[in-house]
Amino acid sequence: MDLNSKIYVAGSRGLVGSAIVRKLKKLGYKNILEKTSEELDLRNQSSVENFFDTERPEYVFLAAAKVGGILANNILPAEFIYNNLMIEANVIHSAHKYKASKLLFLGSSCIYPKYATQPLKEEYLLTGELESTNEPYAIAKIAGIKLCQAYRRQYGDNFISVMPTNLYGINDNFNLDNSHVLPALMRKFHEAKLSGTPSVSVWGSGKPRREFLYVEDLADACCFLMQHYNDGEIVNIGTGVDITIAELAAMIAEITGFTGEIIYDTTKPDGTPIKRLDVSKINRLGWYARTSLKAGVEKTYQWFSKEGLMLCRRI
Ligand SMILES: NC(=O)C1=CN([C@@H]2O[C@H](COP(=O)(O)OP(=O)(O)OC[C@H]3O[C@@H](n4cnc5c(N)ncnc54)[C@H](OP(=O)(O)O)[C@@H]3O)[C@@H](O)[C@H]2O)C=CC1
Ligand SMILES: C[C@H]1O[C@H](OP(=O)(O)OP(=O)(O)OC[C@H]2O[C@@H](n3cnc4c(=O)[nH]c(N)nc43)[C@H](O)[C@@H]2O)[C@@H](O)[C@@H](O)C1=O
Repeated sequence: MDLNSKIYVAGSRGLVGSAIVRKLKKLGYKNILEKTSEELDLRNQSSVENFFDTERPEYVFLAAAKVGGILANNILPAEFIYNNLMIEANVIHSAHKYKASKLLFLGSSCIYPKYATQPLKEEYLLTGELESTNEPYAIAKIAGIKLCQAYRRQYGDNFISVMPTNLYGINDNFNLDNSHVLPALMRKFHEAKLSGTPSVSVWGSGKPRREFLYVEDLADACCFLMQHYNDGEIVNIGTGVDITIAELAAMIAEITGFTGEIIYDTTKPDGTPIKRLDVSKINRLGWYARTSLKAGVEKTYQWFSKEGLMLCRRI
């Protein structure tokens, strides 16, 4: 990519896409294409083809997807598999047809088997059964990886796939019906503190372990890999450090200033018992996460408690 390359960031209003745009602008890239889902529905093949035909982007970050937390995945399986398969197939095929130089596809750590050995190495893909709460989404993400690999093998397209761990940061989804755990707990503790509510409900047992990466670090990794990685094999992006949901809840309660009781709602699913990425491959390539979980949560809370509550579309 040079500073005048035409770069399309699909999903640029979302958590990941908006962080990639911020990072690209900071690095000096000047020609960035952005479209909301209202302007361009990526599930629609002819709209996507017309867009690529007209704009001819040279580089594509595919960060548009139907995304949600454990409950949304569990109750909307058809939307999660259909929307993601359509978006991936349309964007990847158009990037091929209209000769994009390179495409980066965002997968997810949920593509790995539910009971895989930890930490999760890239080669564990398709070696076991998936977690049931998000299997349709994971299958769509695996299809995205395979699309990139197939277009590389048959046509020589430089399409790469990255597998981030659980993410958080500015522009996250704070809607309690479909958000991930970290923004959900931030909002619950913040509102309970303001209203003086004595207790907050945390879903599941509090025992599952998750790894969290600050989205600014993820955007940095995506730009790094777009510049330096040209192989079809997937690459994990994370910190390599995990904590329990109970530990995360305690940390967020402290940062938000909530001093009440934390109650575990075991009628809600735990999901995968443990998900921690092996990040030795990306580390060997020369990239490391920089932001500690505490620092990232503090920065996110600073944003959420001031601008976020007013600016955030997904509350
Ligand atoms: N958040 C996380 O913890 C993780 C995310 N990822 C991956 O990162 C990528 C981005 O996720 P994230 O930023 O969190 O998700 P968000 O929900 O924050 O953003 C997704 C974006 O996709 C766009 N989008 C959704 N449907 C369509 C559509 N039909 N047509 C056009 N655009 C559409 C939305 O556009 P608009 O706003 O205009 O409606 C939205 O901006 C996804 O591929 C996800 O799988 C991977 C691991 C963890
Ligand atoms: C990124 C990843 O995200 C999803 O998987 P997940 O890691 O299970 O996501 P989650 O953040 O929603 O939950 C993590 C843990 O936290 C617990 N938990 C507690 N309290 C709340 C709570 O209030 N909200 C939520 N959502 N979870 C809560 C919850 O019960 C679970 O044990 C995938 O579907 C898939 O989309 C994917 O790829």
